[in-house]
Amino acid sequence: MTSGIPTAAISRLVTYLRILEHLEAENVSRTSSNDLAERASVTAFQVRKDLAYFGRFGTRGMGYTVPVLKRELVRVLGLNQTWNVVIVGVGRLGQAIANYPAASDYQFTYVGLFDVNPDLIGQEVRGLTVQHISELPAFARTTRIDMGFLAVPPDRAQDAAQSLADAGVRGILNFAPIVIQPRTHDTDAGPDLSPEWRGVTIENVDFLAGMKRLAFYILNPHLQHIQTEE
Ligand SMILES: NC(=O)c1ccc[n+]([C@@H]2O[C@H](COP(=O)([O-])OP(=O)(O)OC[C@H]3O[C@@H](n4cnc5c(N)ncnc54)[C@H](O)[C@@H]3O)[C@@H](O)[C@H]2O)c1
Repeated sequence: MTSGIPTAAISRLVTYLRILEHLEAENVSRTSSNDLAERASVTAFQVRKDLAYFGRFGTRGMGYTVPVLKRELVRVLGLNQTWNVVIVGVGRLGQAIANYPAASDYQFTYVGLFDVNPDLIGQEVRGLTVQHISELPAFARTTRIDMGFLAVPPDRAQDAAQSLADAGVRGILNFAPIVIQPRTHDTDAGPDLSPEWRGVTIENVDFLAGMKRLAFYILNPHLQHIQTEE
């Protein structure tokens, strides 16, 4: 059902969900594609098209019931299930992420923290004991890990990402400013993804890249650009 859906549509679903959360907090019970479109700075056609990838959520001419559409988007995005997350690299950024409470709004649960610094191993951060990265394989044998957040120095990120793939994670949120290269192996038909990387999604988060893009757009105001997605 979800093949052929543009990545941007998924980003917009996250934006619509955030808008619905705000509407619900303001006790607004109904919305429409026009209203959602205005709040998300997209067209109503775009809203309807994005939602149509996943089903029929509204009533023609009546719009959407906020809690119902919110519940449906939560279901589509998989936010109604528990996601076990490990953080690899528990330095400044890794600790800030571990201490940031919003992840628990949905069922993202930090289950493990991994580092290599002997001063950090054994320390408690938000109720979890930092373990050495060499413990990750054994940890993964007893605890399901769905996602890994990568907050190690750039020159360590590729190896750490491989450790996460070997541990069976299905998604990596990469904060290090490098492009992670999933391991491949040669076959008669050419290079193929190694089995541990099949189906693994990588998302990059880089605020420095955002600052660089901002610098460009500030220098080129005629290209003014307003990002409307996450
Ligand atoms: N995406 C963003 O917006 C953003 C913002 C800030 C920093 N960063 C990046 O995030 C990363 C971390 O930055 P920081 O300031 O927290 O660095 P830091 O030096 O404070 O922390 C990095 C941690 O990684 C640990 N580490 C090193 N090798 C490891 C390995 N193989 N396995 C596990 N842990 C390992 C180190 O011991 C250290 O504790 C860097 O790559 C940095 O460039 C990204």
